[in-house]
Amino acid sequence: MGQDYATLRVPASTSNLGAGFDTFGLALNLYNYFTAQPWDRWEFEIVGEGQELPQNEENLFARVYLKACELFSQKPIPLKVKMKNHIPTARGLGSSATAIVSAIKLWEHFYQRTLSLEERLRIAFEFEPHPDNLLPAFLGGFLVCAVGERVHYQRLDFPEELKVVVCIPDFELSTKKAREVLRQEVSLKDAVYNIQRASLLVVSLCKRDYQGLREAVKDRLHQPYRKSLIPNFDKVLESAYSEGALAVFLSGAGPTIASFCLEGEDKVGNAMVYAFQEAGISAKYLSLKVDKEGAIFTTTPASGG
Ligand SMILES: Nc1ncnc2c1ncn2[C@@H]1O[C@H](COP(=O)(O)OP(=O)(O)OP(=O)(O)O)[C@@H](O)[C@H]1O
Ligand SMILES: N[C@@H](CCO)C(=O)O
Repeated sequence: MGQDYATLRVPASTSNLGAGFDTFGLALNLYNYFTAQPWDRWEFEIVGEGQELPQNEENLFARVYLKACELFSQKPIPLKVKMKNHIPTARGLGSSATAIVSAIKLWEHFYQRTLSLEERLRIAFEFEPHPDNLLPAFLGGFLVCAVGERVHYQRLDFPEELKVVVCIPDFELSTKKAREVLRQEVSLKDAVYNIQRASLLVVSLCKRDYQGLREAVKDRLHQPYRKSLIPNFDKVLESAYSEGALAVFLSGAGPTIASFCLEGEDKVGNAMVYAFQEAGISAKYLSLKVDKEGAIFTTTPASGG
């Protein structure tokens, strides 16, 4: 066992960004903190979001850590874990990815191993088989991911001037449920529609040319099906655009809705909150920026924003 106490800070992420279903992920400066130390039994303390999460070996963090022990034939040593969560769970902001990433990195820390990204993803995929929240949580930044025999990815600079306003409604939507409504087969026309827009999004962000962003986040693979699970979805999008948002899309599997803005974040955020309220759903908004660091060890024990 390595050093007996460590804290990891892991960022939230928004994924898909409209047309880039299971492909694009963007790390955000909203964080969960995981402090752990070897202990004689599993013990959890959860502060902030996710108080309802299991506080035993059924917690996703423990399941991932134990999977790493199994895969690398190590005797499982229980941990005392303190989670300070700022990311709401089951809202499409990659909370589960933070638990998976922190469990793997803390496992590496305590077992004094450095895994390759491929080995890390091999463990992570047992729990979340798409990389678009996992890679931003590991690495930070804007990621374009492609899964084949191995995971290919490119990390791009995300324009500093773009703010990400996320409107978080006050209800949970599990990724499982939000994937169950999707079609397993899509038409060639819809596939082409998404390829065109996903490509346009990458080039627009690389060139800092935002005129096509609104078109670039349109999608026919997941949002049209998922919006039935999100009251007033179209109205929330419309209201953000009417206040000057450049692009508005479902964050991950939802129900959070995200906007890119150059200015007027409060107006955009309030308009989205109001549109949810019209459907009887309370909501809050946060104006966030890209996180460029990904998961990092920190000396600040389980605190901060
Ligand atoms: N911070 C966390 N710590 C431990 N377990 C978590 C945490 N967040 C989520 N989980 C577990 O992961 C399961 C799956 O979460 P789910 O993927 O539905 O939501 P999410 O990760 O919050 O959002 P996203 O849609 O972005 O993945 C939850 O039921 C919960 O048990
Ligand atoms: N790309 C995934 C993200 C959720 O974790 C989805 O949309 O289902």
